[in-house]
Amino acid sequence: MTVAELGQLNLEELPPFRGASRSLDCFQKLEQIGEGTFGQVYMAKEVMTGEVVALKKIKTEHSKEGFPISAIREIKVLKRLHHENVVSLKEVVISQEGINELAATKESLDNNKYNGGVYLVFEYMDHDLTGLSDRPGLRFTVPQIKCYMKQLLTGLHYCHANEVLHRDIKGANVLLNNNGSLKLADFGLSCSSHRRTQNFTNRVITLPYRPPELLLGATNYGPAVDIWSAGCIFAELLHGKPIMSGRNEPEQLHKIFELCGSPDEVNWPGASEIRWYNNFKPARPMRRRLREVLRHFDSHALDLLDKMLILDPSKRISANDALAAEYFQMEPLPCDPKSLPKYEASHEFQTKKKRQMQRSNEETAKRQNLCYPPPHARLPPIQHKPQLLQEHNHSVNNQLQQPFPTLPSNLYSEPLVDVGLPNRYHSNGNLTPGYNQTHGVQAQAGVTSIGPYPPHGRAGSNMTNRSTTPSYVAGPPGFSHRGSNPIASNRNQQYGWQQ
Ligand SMILES: Nc1ncnc2c1ncn2[C@@H]1O[C@H](COP(=O)(O)OP(=O)(O)OP(=O)(O)O)[C@@H](O)[C@H]1O
Repeated sequence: MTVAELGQLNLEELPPFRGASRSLDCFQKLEQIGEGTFGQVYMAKEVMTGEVVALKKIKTEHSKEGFPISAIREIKVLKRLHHENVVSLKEVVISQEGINELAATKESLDNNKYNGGVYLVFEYMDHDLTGLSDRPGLRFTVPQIKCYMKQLLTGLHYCHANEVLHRDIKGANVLLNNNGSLKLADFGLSCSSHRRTQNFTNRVITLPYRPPELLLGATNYGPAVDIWSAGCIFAELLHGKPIMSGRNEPEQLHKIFELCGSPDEVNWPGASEIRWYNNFKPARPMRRRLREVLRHFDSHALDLLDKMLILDPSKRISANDALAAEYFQMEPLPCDPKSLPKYEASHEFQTKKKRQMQRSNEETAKRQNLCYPPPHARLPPIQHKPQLLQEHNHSVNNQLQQPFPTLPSNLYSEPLVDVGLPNRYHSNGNLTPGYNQTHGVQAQAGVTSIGPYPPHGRAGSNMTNRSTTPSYVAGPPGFSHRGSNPIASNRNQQYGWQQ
């Protein structure tokens, strides 16, 4: 089998160019449901059958590399993977202009200058995990979390058994449907775990889900990278917010060290030989505090999480072993996917848009209040000018002293332990009955200071975060404090981490 080089369109390998490829006209776009680095995603209907599908448009217009390698990867990998927990790629279609272009000039294709619209047609999934989790008032029960985690790990085990590393596991790439099925999606960064020469890029996986070995510069890694990301999702499901979300690589590593301890030759033999180990070595060793910080989790959940978030990738639990963990055998058992509730469609793109609109409405309202303070209803303004002025000043001061407008409590840009738990969790901080009821005390207080994280409010979280960044020696070459990851930073912007 010939493998496409970077930027080369390997036509033999691609279904769309096999001549029999159908036109985009076979589908009717209904609405946009996703916007990623590599293209827009639409909900669409197949005209003939009425079947609802997801269409992912591959961005080629501004791509320097011609037909994007990520799309080639995704098509190649998904042609090979067929599993109930991996999204199914049904076909690839081309816009009519694309078909004309292909018919007109074979030469332009060989030069990899194909510019027509290419769409990947996927089975439609009602939600992604980030979008669904963001629904106000939504609470996942323990059996639901177990059911989702079981499917996530089953999908990962299948990929790993087929020598595929996903390399971008995060909530937005975990799709769910109203039949309770969970499927892994977005294989644009995936790679084969059994390449003869392992010299992978370490600039993969969205920052809050990126494991320490990649942040320390490892280029030889394996399935354990996906397990770390899955562990972060697990903790997020249990806690309601990402547990470690730094805005840049040094901050992310610091958050990992705070929770999981700093690496040394005892807890991670060979760590000191990783490329940037010395650049990120904290001034003082930090001890592992995961079990202490997350002590409000159920003990079996904590046991499993502890094994998924181990610093040393060679000691990290495999997907298969995780599936055999006591957590999944103990009552309450994972629920039957079919019994999961059905929700109105929720994708991260839409919830993010709603949130942006809410924020801009609130800002407009705030600006209007500042410009036009409401005059005292009972006093004619002209007679009470001094008093009005006083009122105005008072009003402005009040406005400035007000906390920022209330936003959905589970915003991804916010660190885990700054504020109370999001509203989809019970107010005592425990997820559901069956979870340890005695450890919700800190969460009850609303503002928490669990573990190493200082207590601070929403509005000042960024500043406070900065002050907690440790005194690292200089970062590694190519690491900047903002947006240093050419692949991931682009993706991270969707969360507002690296803007
Ligand atoms: N099969 C599908 N059914 C429903 N929604 C989907 C489907 N595939 C993708 N989406 C939605 O579109 C979003 C973006 O899709 P995807 O991650 O595949 O695109 P991308 O360009 O690779 O994005 P990113 O830059 O985040 O990696 C997903 O988070 C999801 O909400």
